Amino acid sequence: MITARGLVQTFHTRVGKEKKEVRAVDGVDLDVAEGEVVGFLGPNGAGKTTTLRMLTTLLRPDAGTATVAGYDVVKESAQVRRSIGYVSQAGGVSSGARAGEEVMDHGMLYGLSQKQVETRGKELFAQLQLDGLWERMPKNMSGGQKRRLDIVMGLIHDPTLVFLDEPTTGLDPQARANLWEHIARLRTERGATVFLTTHYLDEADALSDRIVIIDQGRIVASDTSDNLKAQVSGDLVTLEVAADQVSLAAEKLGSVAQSVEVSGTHVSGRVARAGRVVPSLLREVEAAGVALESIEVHRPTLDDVFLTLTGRSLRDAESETPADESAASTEGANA
Ligand SMILES: Nc1ncnc2c1ncn2[C@@H]1O[C@H](COP(=O)(O)OP(=O)(O)OP(=O)(O)O)[C@@H](O)[C@H]1O
Repeated sequence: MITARGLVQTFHTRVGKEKKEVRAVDGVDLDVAEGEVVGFLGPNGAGKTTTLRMLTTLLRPDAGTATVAGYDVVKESAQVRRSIGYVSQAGGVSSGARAGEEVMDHGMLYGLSQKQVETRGKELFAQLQLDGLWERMPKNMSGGQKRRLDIVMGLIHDPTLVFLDEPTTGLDPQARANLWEHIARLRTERGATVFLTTHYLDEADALSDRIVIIDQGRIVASDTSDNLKAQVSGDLVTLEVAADQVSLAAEKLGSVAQSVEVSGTHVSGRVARAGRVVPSLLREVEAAGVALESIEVHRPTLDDVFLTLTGRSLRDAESETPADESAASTEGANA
């Protein structure tokens, strides 16, 4: 459904008198199969939106090629646009019209008849729990309702490939969970392929068949969440024992874990797959006469994965975004 090779996008900006070049996307390759839900994860400024804008034909790549739904994003941009749904980060609903009118206009832009748009629009309103809001002005809707209305707009022409740019940013936890259900249903009920950007680790984890991680314009990993976690971090096993048994427990854990840390009466270490290692570890510990107070196993998070791959945690990477970037003016971007 999506194939990209060597995508590059460079922005020329100016901060005061100084000219600056930002290579926002630096040689990105992507392959997304039909029916896949792919989470495109990375810190602020990593290049997620810029990649998405190239794939949705809103930005012409400086280098590289991409086909989306079988069409070339540069040479066949009109066909690409007709084949995809795109829900941008900012949301698309901005005029003073009523929600239903916005949907009607949007659907008719795709060449659907008034009747078709109305039928489909009302069906989507029901599916996305917007019943009764057809006549409501978007500015009088809650954040979650507005975001779901954005999704109605993105789906009005029944695309089989949907791009969602940070669909839940700014929503409260309940509205996020609610939207997650709707996104998951896009695939199960409509068979859609979904490509979504996010910098929420739990969101990528909950929704995606596969996670592609981008950092500083480059893809640093692409795999299922479980495989990523298993490859780079391992599960954290923590044993709590009596003070005089700490070194014995550390020795036993050290025989199966990569490195062992001791903190008071807690001994911790990472193992590749805890489910396979812990039963025999427990037998060993017991045979050595160590009385366990407690044992805890933590699956690694995607943040652990990011840390292992880049040497920084996602949170640190987010706070590295230069503060003066918002003051930068754009030159020569080919949007
Ligand atoms: N129009 C533009 N002009 C200049 N620089 C830009 C422009 N758009 C993006 N950038 C820069 O390109 C880099 C990548 O930005 P992009 O918006 O693609 O990141 P992102 O991963 O989507 O971030 P976020 O999670 O904050 O949306 C950043 O350094 C950003 O400041």
